[in-house]
Amino acid sequence: MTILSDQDIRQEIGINIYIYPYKKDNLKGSSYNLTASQLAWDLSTRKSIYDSSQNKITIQPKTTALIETNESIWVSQKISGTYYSRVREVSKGTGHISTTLDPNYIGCSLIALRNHSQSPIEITPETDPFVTLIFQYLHTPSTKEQTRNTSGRRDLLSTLGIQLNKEETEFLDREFMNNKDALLNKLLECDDYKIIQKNESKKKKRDLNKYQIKRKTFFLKNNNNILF
Ligand SMILES: Nc1ccn([C@H]2C[C@H](O)[C@@H](COP(=O)(O)OP(=O)(O)OP(=O)(O)O)O2)c(=O)n1
Repeated sequence: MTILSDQDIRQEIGINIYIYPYKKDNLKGSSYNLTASQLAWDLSTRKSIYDSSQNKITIQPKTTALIETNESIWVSQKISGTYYSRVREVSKGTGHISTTLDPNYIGCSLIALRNHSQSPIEITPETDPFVTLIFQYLHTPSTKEQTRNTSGRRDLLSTLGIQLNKEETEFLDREFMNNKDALLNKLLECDDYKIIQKNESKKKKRDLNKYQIKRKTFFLKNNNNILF
């Protein structure tokens, strides 16, 4: 098992990893930061803790929130992941996160966050990174072709008795949350992904030039050896 660096993640994006929305600022040295969506509930009341008038999620002291990530992710059979806390968040008093992303999972992720502090903790959806995801290469590809888990773990939400409103249902029903090809199409729309593609094709051209120069030098040397 090897952890993917930022270079590895950039190389795998669009091949073995799809992320939408993809933003280069969320890519760290060896992880990718995830932001919250507007879908967030208090675990004990089962009620939404997102305030649309302020565009904020508020986790009250000594409560646990369930928050859907804004990012939808797919990984192939060659990759798995681990969700971790960010020091910025735990330093405010949130509990640690340590859960797993299975090969072949697709969709947003459901993150449970406990506020151990005495003060409310606020998160701005789509802006504040609140969890980080590490990707690992698997030594051999996983044999589990499809995970039976639903995007955003809707299965768990209904078990917990969380009723989704119209907007929440629409958010989770978007095609790219459940369909790998649709997710790739969305990734292709991301400006920061277009930059990766441009840089990759420049790199390929540079590598090809280097190879052709090496080849030419080799033939010239060999021809000279034959002549003299
Ligand atoms: N914080 C997390 C962690 C994982 N997942 C997604 C991605 C994982 O591939 C999938 C399954 O994760 P677990 O195996 O931890 O889930 P369960 O506890 O439900 O176990 P199982 O899948 O064995 O039923 O759920 C998620 O949405 N939010």
